[in-house]
Amino acid sequence: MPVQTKICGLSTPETLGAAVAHGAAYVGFVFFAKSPRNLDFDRAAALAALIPGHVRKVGVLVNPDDAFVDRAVAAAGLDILQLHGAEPPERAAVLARRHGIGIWKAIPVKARADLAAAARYRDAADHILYDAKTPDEADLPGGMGLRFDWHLLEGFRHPLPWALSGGLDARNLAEAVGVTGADLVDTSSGVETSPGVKDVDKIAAFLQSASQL
Ligand SMILES: O=C(O)c1ccccc1NCC(=O)[C@H](O)[C@H](O)COP(=O)(O)O
Repeated sequence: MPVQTKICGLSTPETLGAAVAHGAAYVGFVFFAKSPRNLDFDRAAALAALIPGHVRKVGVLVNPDDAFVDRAVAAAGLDILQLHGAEPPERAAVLARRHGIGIWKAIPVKARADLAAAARYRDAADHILYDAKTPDEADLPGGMGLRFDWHLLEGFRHPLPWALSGGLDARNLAEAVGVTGADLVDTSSGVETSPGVKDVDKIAAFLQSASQL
């Protein structure tokens, strides 16, 4: 089965177009004010209108309240909510019921013990997104180009379908997939020239690399 891809933190028609043209299965919009990739709802709506139906729209949110989720879902026609904060399983389940869309829960990973949190979401999420834990003092819980030790996933019994994230780029993707066995991968910084500035050539190279796995 080919490796599926999500390009996260897209914010321009050109880079969104590159992700779609080169085969991304998922595109991610970040709704988090501290992020250099943050979108307002109007911009998200304009970008979402450019996305063909076979590409899934993922909204990345951090501890959002109901009103914020309502606005993000309505603006961008989201297919999936990626919960990237400290949302407990009960909150994820409420959002799944309220919106009737997919839920991906990000699990921050630095040590093997961190993986245990994934099982708590068995009845509340569709996918787990393993991402590198960012430093306590960081402004962002993701999107920092950090990777975790992929060998931590070796032999781990995943409670749900899952995606690998954190510091992936066109050069390290084959090794990351080889070590972890991931069939869904996510990147943001690895296809940028600076935080928040996506690059069409890097997007193309990442997706080309994934297509050869
Ligand atoms: O990308 C952000 O700015 C961001 C902000 C707040 C929460 C999550 C965020 N990104 C989530 C993603 O899905 C990223 O693709 C993932 O963390 C990997 O990022 P990177 O290591 O930069 O490839």
